[in-house]
Amino acid sequence: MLYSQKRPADKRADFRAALASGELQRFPGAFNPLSARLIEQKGFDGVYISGAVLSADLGLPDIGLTTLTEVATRAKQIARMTDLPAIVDADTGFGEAMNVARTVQEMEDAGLAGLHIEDQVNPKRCGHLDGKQVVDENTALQRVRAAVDARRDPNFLIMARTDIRAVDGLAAAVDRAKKLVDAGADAIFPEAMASLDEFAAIRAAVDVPLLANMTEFGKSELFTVQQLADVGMNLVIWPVSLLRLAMGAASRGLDELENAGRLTGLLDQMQHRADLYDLIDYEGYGRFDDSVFTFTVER
Ligand SMILES: C[C@](O)(C(=O)O)[C@H](CC(=O)O)C(=O)O
Ligand SMILES: [Mg+2]
Repeated sequence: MLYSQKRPADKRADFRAALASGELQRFPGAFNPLSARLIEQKGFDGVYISGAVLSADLGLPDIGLTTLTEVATRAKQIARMTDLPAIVDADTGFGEAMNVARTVQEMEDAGLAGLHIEDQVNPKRCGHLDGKQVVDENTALQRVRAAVDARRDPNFLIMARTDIRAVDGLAAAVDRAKKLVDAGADAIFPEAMASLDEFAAIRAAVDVPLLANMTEFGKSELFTVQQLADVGMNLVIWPVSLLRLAMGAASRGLDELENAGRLTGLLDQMQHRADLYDLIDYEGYGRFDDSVFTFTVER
């Protein structure tokens, strides 16, 4: 009922232990607080909060137009809805190194378990688009150092994402991953890897947790959880998948409404009211009412 009863510090500690377990952690992307609750109900390991989803939700392209305030506010609404750890896409950190430091503290205060900061130039673009540019090594490392220095909870995960593979190739990605770990990154997100072998190459180069991005319609083949576990990945995200599925269903619903004038033909594809009420724990609110508002007054 209401929000997660689990303290952010405990979510972070449990998340660190899960990463250390060697079991691949599965983090589907939530597109709103309710879908975070569904991800938890379905038994996944955590919630990913996607920058592309938050920008699309505002009807904006994923080119760095969202503000720290918008992202931190929405990330808090999503993270507090689940006992699972939630990690957020912090793009390039919303400015220079000092801005990265503020971003980390805002996301910690929002109850996140961690974030990733990428080495693209500003304005960034979706990691699966062509024409990306990355910042020089010093700037990339400065962002990570600022993030690590700024956090208050040592369990708050600072993940460094590098987009350099698309710009300078795999060898550059291996080299930058090593440098980012040396700068203090707790984990690495090698963006837009082209094959399992490329994931394996990063795996062989660094000894921190690695994230695999299984986003649709991009540059990465969509490997299975088992394939990614077999090459030593520690975390896998499907960042935009639930939004894509929801919008696809909404589009089909509007077509049905246009063509049939009602939606009775799609009822079996809808989330039933009972399932929605279960997900939101209406019963819990009912118990609360009984305990607080249903009382007798002695005369
Ligand atoms: C992971 C990502 O950064 C995101 O914002 O979710 C995107 C996902 C996408 O655009 O499909 C990315 O890979 O750049
Ligand atoms: Mg993103």
